[in-house]
Amino acid sequence: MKDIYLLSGFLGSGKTSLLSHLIEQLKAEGLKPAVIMNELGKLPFDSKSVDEDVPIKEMLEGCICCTGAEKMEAQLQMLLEGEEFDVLLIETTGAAHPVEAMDAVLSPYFASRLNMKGIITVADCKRWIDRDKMTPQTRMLFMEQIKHAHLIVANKVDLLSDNEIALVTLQIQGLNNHAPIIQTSNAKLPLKMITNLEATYSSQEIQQAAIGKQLSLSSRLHTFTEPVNKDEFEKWVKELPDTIYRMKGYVPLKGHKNPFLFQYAYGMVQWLPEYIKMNPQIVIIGDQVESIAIIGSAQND
Ligand SMILES: Nc1nc2c(ncn2[C@@H]2O[C@H](COP(=O)(O)OP(=O)(O)OP(=O)(O)O)[C@@H](O)[C@H]2O)c(=O)[nH]1
Repeated sequence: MKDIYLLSGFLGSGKTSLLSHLIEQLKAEGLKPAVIMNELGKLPFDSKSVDEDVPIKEMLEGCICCTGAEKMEAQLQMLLEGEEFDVLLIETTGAAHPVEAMDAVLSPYFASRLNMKGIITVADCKRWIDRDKMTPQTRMLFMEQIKHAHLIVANKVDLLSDNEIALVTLQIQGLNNHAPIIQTSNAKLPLKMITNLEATYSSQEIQQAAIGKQLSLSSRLHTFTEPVNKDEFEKWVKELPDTIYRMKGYVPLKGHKNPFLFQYAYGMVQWLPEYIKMNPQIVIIGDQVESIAIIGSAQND
């Protein structure tokens, strides 16, 4: 399993600075990082800040969350087949919504090979103070990136007074009380702050997670042991809480030879027949995915 971290945060908040700093520390630990960079526009500008010996893939056209799920799958495939690495750092564009970005990365094809460790959001503290100057839409995105983070890097504290730092930290914590907040200048985050993040559940961890931890956004891989009835499955989907944002994968349906490709987003279900027998697995993305009971499972999973 390779660990993946998603670096999120608004335009200019310090994501590339964080990326360089993490790469430096990973290498010092003897680990091999790889990078996927998603830039809006076509110039691979930031990739110059990554050392030449680090495998890097760039997604230059479009935001991963809008157009890029397939491109992301292709890049992940190329990295997994063609490069040796231990840890993958994915820098998203400042315009990416964290749920959508996580969705693009979590393909059922790679679910058993990649371990999503978490979303690290770089919050520009200076911009936070001036957030009333943003348009409502932009401000909403800025907030969402903080709300869904597993770790918040409160960056650019060198531009703030002590009182301002205390106030911003308190306000950010009010928006997301699950995630630790680390105050930084130039996104100098110690590596040890990210290594124990967890945002993926395998079936063995479900019971333990339900008792021990309360995470926000996370993913879960479920393997079906037997076919399910389509109507009953759709009824189960309809009754899921609103905090289940996305599901995708292959569902074995009673009366059909091969599992169907299943997609769920924004309350809509889509089915497509498959002509080859894919693994009967789905990826579920949402808040507290560990606590939902899955149809057709003996126990919780
Ligand atoms: N004063 C100050 N400047 C910072 C800090 N962190 C980053 N910067 C500067 O802010 C600018 C943007 O930093 P990047 O690391 O490129 O930010 P980014 O989030 O990758 O930017 P985009 O890729 O455009 O979204 C650069 O000029 C950095 O030198 C900080 O803590 N304090």
